[in-house]
Amino acid sequence: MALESSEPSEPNESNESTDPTEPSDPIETTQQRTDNPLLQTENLVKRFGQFTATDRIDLTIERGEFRSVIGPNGAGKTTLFNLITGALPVTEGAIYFDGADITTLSPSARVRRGIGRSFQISNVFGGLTVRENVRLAIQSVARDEYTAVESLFKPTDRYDELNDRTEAILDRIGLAHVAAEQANALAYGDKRRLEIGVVLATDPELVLFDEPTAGMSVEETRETIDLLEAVLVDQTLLLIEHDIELVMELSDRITVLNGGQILAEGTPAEIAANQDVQNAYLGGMTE
Ligand SMILES: Nc1ncnc2c1ncn2[C@@H]1O[C@H](COP(=O)(O)OP(=O)(O)OP(=O)(O)O)[C@@H](O)[C@H]1O
Repeated sequence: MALESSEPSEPNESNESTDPTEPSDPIETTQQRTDNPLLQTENLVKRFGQFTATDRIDLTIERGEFRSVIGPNGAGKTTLFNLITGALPVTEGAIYFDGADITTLSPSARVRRGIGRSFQISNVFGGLTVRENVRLAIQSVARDEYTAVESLFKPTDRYDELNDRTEAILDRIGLAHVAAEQANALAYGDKRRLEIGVVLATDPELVLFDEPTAGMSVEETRETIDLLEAVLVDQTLLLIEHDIELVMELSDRITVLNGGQILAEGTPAEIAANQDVQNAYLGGMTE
């Protein structure tokens, strides 16, 4: 992904509020949406100089949905993800998550609100144990759940709770038996499990996966997707995936991007039958 290496301009951290009832957060109090989708983008535009990478994207993701985003190379898929996670600042438009305008929140504030992004193996600390990786990810978001006074007077309770949550995630991803092993000593499939565990540890409501199966064999791809489906049952999933067969099989709905715009949106059957999609994408385009 070319974009991952580009240096994101950090959006304004000052919009962050650690207390959702805090009245000084104008976004929470003044721009609630009336409908109830989990994620909504409105007229989302990203320009790099004169070039428009995403062009007036209106995307609505319902709770519990499995949505895939497809499109030819350069269609704007990764850019769209980077806007949603806050890795890139938007040029125009707005992003709403769980009813609140998050357009200018920092990436870490978005993680704390419940937007998780798949971490590639480089984001798993190879020198730490499996357990330490999961625990670290939990701690990265858990600090907001405790006031300073609580952590001062109840260190043991907090410690126990973090440990319980760590063990629960290790169970859920099936790595309890290798919890004390170093992450870089894990077998390939177990590394993938740990990556998913690290995402899960941030307790996301929405998880974005940007080509989680890139470079995998057919068998590894299948195993990874089965695992995602088995572990992330309570989450809403947004997936960029080039394997069309897989996308057709898994998705509730599919969004097709082309040239930075939404070309089509619908169920797998609707997308498969869409002539525009066939012409622009499923036809001659190669990935
Ligand atoms: N930092 C940047 N500066 C300038 N142009 C960029 C930058 N990042 C992306 N682009 C351009 O924006 C367009 C969309 O790129 P993006 O990576 O979002 O596409 P994509 O659909 O994810 O493609 P792929 O399938 O190849 O990953 C491309 O033409 C790309 O060259």
